[in-house]
Amino acid sequence: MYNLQALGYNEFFAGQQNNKQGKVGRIATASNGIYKLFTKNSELRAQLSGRFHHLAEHTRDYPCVGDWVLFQAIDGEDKGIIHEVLQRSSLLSRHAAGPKQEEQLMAANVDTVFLVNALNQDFNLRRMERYLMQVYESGASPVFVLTKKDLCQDKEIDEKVQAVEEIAFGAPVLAIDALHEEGLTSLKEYLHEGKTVSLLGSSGVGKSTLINRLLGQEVQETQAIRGEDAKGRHTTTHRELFLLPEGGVIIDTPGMRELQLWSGEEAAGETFQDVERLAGQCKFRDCRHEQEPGCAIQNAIASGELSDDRYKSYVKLQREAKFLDLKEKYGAHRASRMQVEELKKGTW
Ligand SMILES: Nc1nc2c(ncn2[C@@H]2O[C@H](COP(=O)(O)OP(=O)(O)OP(=O)(O)O)[C@@H](O)[C@H]2O)c(=O)[nH]1
Ligand SMILES: [Zn+2]
Repeated sequence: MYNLQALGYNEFFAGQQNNKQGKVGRIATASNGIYKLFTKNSELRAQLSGRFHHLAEHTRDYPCVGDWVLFQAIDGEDKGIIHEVLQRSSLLSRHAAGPKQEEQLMAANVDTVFLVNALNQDFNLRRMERYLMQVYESGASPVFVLTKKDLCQDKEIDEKVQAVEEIAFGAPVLAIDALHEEGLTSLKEYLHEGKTVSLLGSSGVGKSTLINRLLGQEVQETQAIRGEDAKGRHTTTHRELFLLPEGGVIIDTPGMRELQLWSGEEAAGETFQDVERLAGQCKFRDCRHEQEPGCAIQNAIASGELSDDRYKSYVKLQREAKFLDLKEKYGAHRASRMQVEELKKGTW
């Protein structure tokens, strides 16, 4: 059913399959331990083998969207058991804020990341720089895609393109109008058969619109269709991995869409290593930094070593991260309810 080469299977992955048992498939969606696999013959629902669970130690050992895996098909059913993740050519992940610094995987084996920003709104070069670094670290190549060109004057477009070029470290900067399909051919260069592109950008910049145009059909609901206040949309209507008509793959995970919030819009570029170091010195491991004895944070605030304001923004960022985590796991609706519950109990 799928041409594996069109899906991105190449010598790098084939070389790892040598003499190993199992068929190969690419992960199209991953949620709560259930994976949808695109394979040569079909689409399968798959789970991890017991041995896999046993051997996996870190988040990175588990598969995510875009991974190539080895699996065993269950005879007569559209199901499979995954027993190995092939080594990745790139990995986009993010670190959850907080003392544990847990890693969350967003997409694997991505060749190009489109960093999508709208020319007419919320144009933040510092944030673009942070995204750019994150993409470089992942092993994928960044391309800036500036949307909504039709809503700006030529002079403004030129100035903004130039400003982005100055921070882009040589990454291409392309201005487009997805609504009227202007400039889309400049993106086609990255959408070859066997190549994988992923999109990163804030809500409303036009990612769904762009995906629909590139695919030539309405696969992703845009804001214009679903209305501004639709809740929990990613859990039900959102798809994650698409095969383009020309070959080539687009990955659009909810996690990628929310990356910007994780890095902390307000706390732009700030890190809280000082606070985390202090938190590690509290007497109790589960210290909530309120009135516990031996709380290094409260002591530092009392002595003036740590400002109250700084601690408050750290807490704020933590809560934001926690909420996003819940939202991603359970959908916006349930996440809000859980938040309210915790607020009542005083554990939020
Ligand atoms: N004028 C103009 N409008 C655009 C363009 N691209 C997207 N839009 C509009 O911008 C709005 C938001 O676009 P979406 O594609 O839903 O944005 P998104 O990035 O997918 O948003 P989320 O799904 O919330 O992450 C819609 O009303 C689109 O029609 C463009 O190039 N020009
Ligand atoms: Zn403490």
